[in-house]
Amino acid sequence: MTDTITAIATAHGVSSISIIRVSGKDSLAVAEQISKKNGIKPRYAHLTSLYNQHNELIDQAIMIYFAAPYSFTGEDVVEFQCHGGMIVAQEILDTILASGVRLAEPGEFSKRAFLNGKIDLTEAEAISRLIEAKSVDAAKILAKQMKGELKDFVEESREALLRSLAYSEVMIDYAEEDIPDDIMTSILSQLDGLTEKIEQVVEASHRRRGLIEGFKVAIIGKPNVGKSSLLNALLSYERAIVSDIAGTTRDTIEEQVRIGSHIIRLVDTAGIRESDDTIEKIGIERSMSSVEDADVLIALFDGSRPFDGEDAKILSIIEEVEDTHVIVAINKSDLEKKLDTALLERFDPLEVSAKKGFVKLTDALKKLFDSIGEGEELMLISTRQIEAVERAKNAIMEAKEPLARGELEFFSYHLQEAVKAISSISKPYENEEILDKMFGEFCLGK
Ligand SMILES: Nc1nc2c(c(=O)[nH]1)N(C=O)[C@@H](CNc1ccc(C(=O)N[C@@H](CCC(=O)O)C(=O)O)cc1)CN2
Ligand SMILES: Nc1nc2c(ncn2[C@@H]2O[C@H](COP(=O)(O)OP(=O)(O)OP(=O)(O)O)[C@@H](O)[C@H]2O)c(=O)[nH]1
Ligand SMILES: [Mg+2]
Repeated sequence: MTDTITAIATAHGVSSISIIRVSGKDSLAVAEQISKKNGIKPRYAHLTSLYNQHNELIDQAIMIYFAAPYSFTGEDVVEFQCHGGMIVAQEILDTILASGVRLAEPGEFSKRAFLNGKIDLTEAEAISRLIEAKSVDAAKILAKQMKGELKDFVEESREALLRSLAYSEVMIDYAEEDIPDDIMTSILSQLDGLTEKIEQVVEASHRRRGLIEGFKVAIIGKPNVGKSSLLNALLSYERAIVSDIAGTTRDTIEEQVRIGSHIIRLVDTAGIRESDDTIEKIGIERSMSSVEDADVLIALFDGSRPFDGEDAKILSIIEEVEDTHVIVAINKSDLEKKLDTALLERFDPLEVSAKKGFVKLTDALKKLFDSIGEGEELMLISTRQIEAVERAKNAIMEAKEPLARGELEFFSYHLQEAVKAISSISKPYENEEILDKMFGEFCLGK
């Protein structure tokens, strides 16, 4: 039915071992051809020589054959674990391609695993995100999802919806009677319970989004407070130009840096002030959009200069942000203090020096990330998933109005929309299941 695909599964570059995967009905034939072996046993690590299409020896490698359906994709799969580097894996791949197998598209192995029912969409998404995980906490969350945590949530939510739907479908058939109070109460409490759970999951997912995507941390402040010096210090190299001229940084600079067990995106911004300079103005606009995008703002003040109108502007920015964590740091603690910090006290300012030491700041960041990473809450890891549960929640809200009026057909319609939305998170909607539920939970012959 489908063609056979292949790809190098490991990173391209120097490594000790590389893996080439083949999936599809011709996999075994490919394995026999390139290893010149017959009777290849499934799920057995064969140490074997591999040959190219001109019969030349390429490598000595480990070859594993997974016979369908017991493989990652559910199809016949062969893996070659060969010596690493840039050449050997590519030559094995070229040999496989020469035998008529096609290069896989990105994600195609996982797509086949999904189509063959080996994994659902939530597991597939978790696999693809795990590769890009930016923290140990993220890897833990994704590992749980690979084992079906979100799939189970979808399954439970769907069951709850189908149960309510089943009540309603039965009542439609007995339209002349009023909906008994106990059934009404039971439907409402199931729907309210589910809505509440969805709201919690969405809230936790927004709050903890940085764990999956990597936190974006922007350093803001008026010119010359030492933002670029701090970026350089956190990166441990002179990435940004530093000078005592106010307005040195014109454009935002973004770099990745590891803080504790998190890899964050750190952004240095142009000093915010009133300016007539066209380019500086564009830079300041970019600083302002960094304020919007950031998960964490480090608002930097210069401890060696008195508090002024430009500092007040920064203060008003951090007072206005919502859903953004703010850390206030007072830089240049190695110099004599001239800054009146009264207005900053409620942010618990940290005294740091980009030149002499800023452990307090890295500690505060670590503490912040760790606290966001804490907890075992279920999380949605993609916009697709968040949109789907929100669609489900809206459909449930809409279903409650006709229910209150006893309009069960409309109630059922909206509830079916909710089922479709929630099911789409892990797999396409299957209609027969409603019927199974109905017959399963009710004795219709009464
Ligand atoms: N060498 C190698 N390592 C790998 C993978 C791989 O494909 N190859 N994986 C790829 O992502 C991950 C492991 N995931 C896998 C998931 C299922 C099966 C598999 O063969 N499943 C069969 C048999 C199940 C069993 O024996 O319990 C099945 O589901 O029927 C293999 C790998 C990480 N490590
Ligand atoms: N003594 C002392 N000087 C510092 C410290 N941090 C930065 N400076 C100095 O302050 C001046 C401005 O530093 P920058 O890092 O360029 O400041 P900035 O906030 O990026 O400035 P703009 O890019 O113009 O907005 C430079 O002369 C730095 O050497 C510090 O902790 N102590
Ligand atoms: Mg700068």
